[in-house]
Amino acid sequence: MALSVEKWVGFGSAMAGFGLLWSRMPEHVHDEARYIISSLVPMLISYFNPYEQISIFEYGEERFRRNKMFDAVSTYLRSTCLDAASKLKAELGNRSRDDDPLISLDENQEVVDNFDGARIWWRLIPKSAKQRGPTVISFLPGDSNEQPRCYRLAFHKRHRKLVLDSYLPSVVRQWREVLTANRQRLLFTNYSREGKSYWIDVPYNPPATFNMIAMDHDKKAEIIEDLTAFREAKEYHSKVGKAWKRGYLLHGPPGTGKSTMIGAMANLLGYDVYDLDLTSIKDNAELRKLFLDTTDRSIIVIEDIDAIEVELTTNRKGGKEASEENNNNHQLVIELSDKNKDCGKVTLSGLLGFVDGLWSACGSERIFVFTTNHVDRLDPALTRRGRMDRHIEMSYCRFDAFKMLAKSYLDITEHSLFGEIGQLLNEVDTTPADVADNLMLRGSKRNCGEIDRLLDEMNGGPVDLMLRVKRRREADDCLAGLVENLKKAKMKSATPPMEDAKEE
Ligand SMILES: Nc1ncnc2c1ncn2[C@@H]1O[C@H](COP(=O)(O)OP(=O)(O)OP(=O)(O)O)[C@@H](O)[C@H]1O
Ligand SMILES: [Mg+2]
Repeated sequence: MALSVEKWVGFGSAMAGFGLLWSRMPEHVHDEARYIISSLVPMLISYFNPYEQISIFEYGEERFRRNKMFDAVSTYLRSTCLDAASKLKAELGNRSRDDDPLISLDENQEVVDNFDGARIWWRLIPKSAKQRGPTVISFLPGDSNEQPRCYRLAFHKRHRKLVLDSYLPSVVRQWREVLTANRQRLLFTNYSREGKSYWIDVPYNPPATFNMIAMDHDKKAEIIEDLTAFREAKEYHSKVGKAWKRGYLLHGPPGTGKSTMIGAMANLLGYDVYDLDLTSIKDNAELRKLFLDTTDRSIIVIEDIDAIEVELTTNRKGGKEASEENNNNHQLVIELSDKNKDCGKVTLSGLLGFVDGLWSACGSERIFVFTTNHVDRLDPALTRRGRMDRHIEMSYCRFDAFKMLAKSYLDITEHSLFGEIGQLLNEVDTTPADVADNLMLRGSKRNCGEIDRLLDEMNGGPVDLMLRVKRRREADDCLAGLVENLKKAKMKSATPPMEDAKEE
């Protein structure tokens, strides 16, 4: 049967050539005859050729955007039609969670699928293959000779409606199901090659969860509620006519858990993370391309946006004057590297276009997170209310946050030193990162509670008891060390700067 499809496709081409010949008939052929013959040719083609084809290209024109339908077909064929294929391909991609290679159809290998009594022939046509055949419906047409790879499916024309209305939607549906079932979260970062920007991804399993984040309890509960409400709010957004996206500005001193919070957000929502490095992007057009290449259900992160602003102030075109002028019209120009000095620029307005401008409506279920150590240094255009839906301050470690860290790191909820530590934390500004560093058990990666549990499983005994006491002592040491460091920090903050300089 496969042969007969090919035969018909060949026949179609011959007829098409025939039609072309007729269209260039000598002038003396009567116009009327010319008209009749030219309109007869397509009818003859469709009369003789009972098959139709659909091409599904890997990329659209100029490879601007990957065609998700192509991915859907790859996944679908992998799960349903590989058994009948004799030419397969094996890859070990960085998306594979384990050592299993990813098996897929090799190029030009034909497979047959059955759907509701219809037979459908699939073939992966390699790059640069020219389109041929009588009736081609292309999802992403491109007439250049350098065509990207494409899947081509052929079917009897009486099944056209079935294929378009039921079969292809079911391919997409199955693809989504497989994606959900085998979902490996990914961390993307952008890089630039020959002036073009691309995303590269690695598997992403951030260890942090909201349970581990030390911060004000109510504030944390509010953030969790906000995120979960956002995830469920598809209908609400379409009802009020708003793009389904949300912006968070995380600000606070270094080491207060901003990056950790992004990991916890990704864990909570199950989204991929796109870590956008603005400094390697040539201009707004590249930024737009990268943005369009992000997937739905993702968190787009720009870390340390204040550092980029420092670059803005030092490198901005035209020095201070230009910078002031630029500040006024929100066209801050980021000169990204010497190489791009003359032509490359990403503007703040370009960036904001994706956050809440025209382009923000492309794609849905996206969260933007900007982090900064100096919220006061940011351009007001970026921080104004409404642009970033929530401003979250990650602050120094106080007693509540400390208790969460003590629970995570040492698995203890009370200790004789807690009172003193609480007092000191009120007087000294210290970051959760510093406190966490003090609470790390040096001898073992395991916390006391976990060790206790392991020892319990071993049924106790004098050696176990000794070990248990040893671990407890380590916890005591951690807390005593923390008290000492906090006292030192307190003394340092109390010392006048002059004295400080003398000491140094
Ligand atoms: N609020 C917190 N809760 C729990 N752990 C924290 C918290 N803040 C910091 N840490 C610990 O300190 C480490 C550094 O934190 P993180 O990288 O998230 O800080 P940051 O605010 O992003 O800092 P920077 O501004 O320098 O990027 C983390 O690995 C985490 O273990
Ligand atoms: Mg960080």
